[in-house]
Amino acid sequence: MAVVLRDVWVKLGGREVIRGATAEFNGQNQLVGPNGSGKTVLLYTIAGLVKPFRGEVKVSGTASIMFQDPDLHFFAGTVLENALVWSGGRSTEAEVAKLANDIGIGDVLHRSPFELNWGHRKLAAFLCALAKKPDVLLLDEPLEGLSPRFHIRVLTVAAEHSKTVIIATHMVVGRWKLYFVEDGRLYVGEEAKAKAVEHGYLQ
Ligand SMILES: Nc1ncnc2c1ncn2[C@@H]1O[C@H](COP(=O)(O)OP(=O)(O)OP(=O)(O)O)[C@@H](O)[C@H]1O
Repeated sequence: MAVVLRDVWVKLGGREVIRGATAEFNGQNQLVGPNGSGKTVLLYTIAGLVKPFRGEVKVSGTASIMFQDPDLHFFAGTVLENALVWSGGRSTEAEVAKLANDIGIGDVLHRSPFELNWGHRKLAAFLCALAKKPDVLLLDEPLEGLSPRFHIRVLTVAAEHSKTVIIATHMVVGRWKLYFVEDGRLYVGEEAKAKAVEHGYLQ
């Protein structure tokens, strides 16, 4: 398994915001759940940005995260230069250019990300996360504000480039393994599906 969580508890601002998360992730996965339930904190925990006060997090290989707010990825310079920084030396210019074409933003590679519209900034942030060539790709609401044809492209490129992908989303993706987060608790399998129905994510 690429990611293993065993009884993970996280406290932020004096509150327990992840409460006993236990799960294993491989392949394509989605974390679904209401606003403030803990999806982002769970991704941060897997990325190693947040440390649990109890439990164990195991990640095999390199992990990379795309933040929900794309602007957190950008420094001065062009989209290409930003992606190369985030790649940490793991991608060449030609490889980043190829990835940008696959994503559909090859034409903005030499522009400042700050000049771009929301959708292009979101895709540029996705490029930054992919450029690291991670074994485990963590995407926080990658589809938010994108037009439908980009949904399929983002999901396809993510699955093609990383063996394990975990997205946090309010849009349920068919065929991706569903996990449900509610009030800091992580549900898997049939329990997750039942919770998704209860909360109106699935029929
Ligand atoms: N830095 C922080 N300090 C204190 N509390 C935090 C911090 N970050 C998140 N929280 C709290 O942790 C809980 C989970 O937040 P999180 O952002 O993970 O939710 P989410 O499921 O991603 O929500 P959304 O769907 O709205 O993005 C919330 O109660 C939030 O207020």
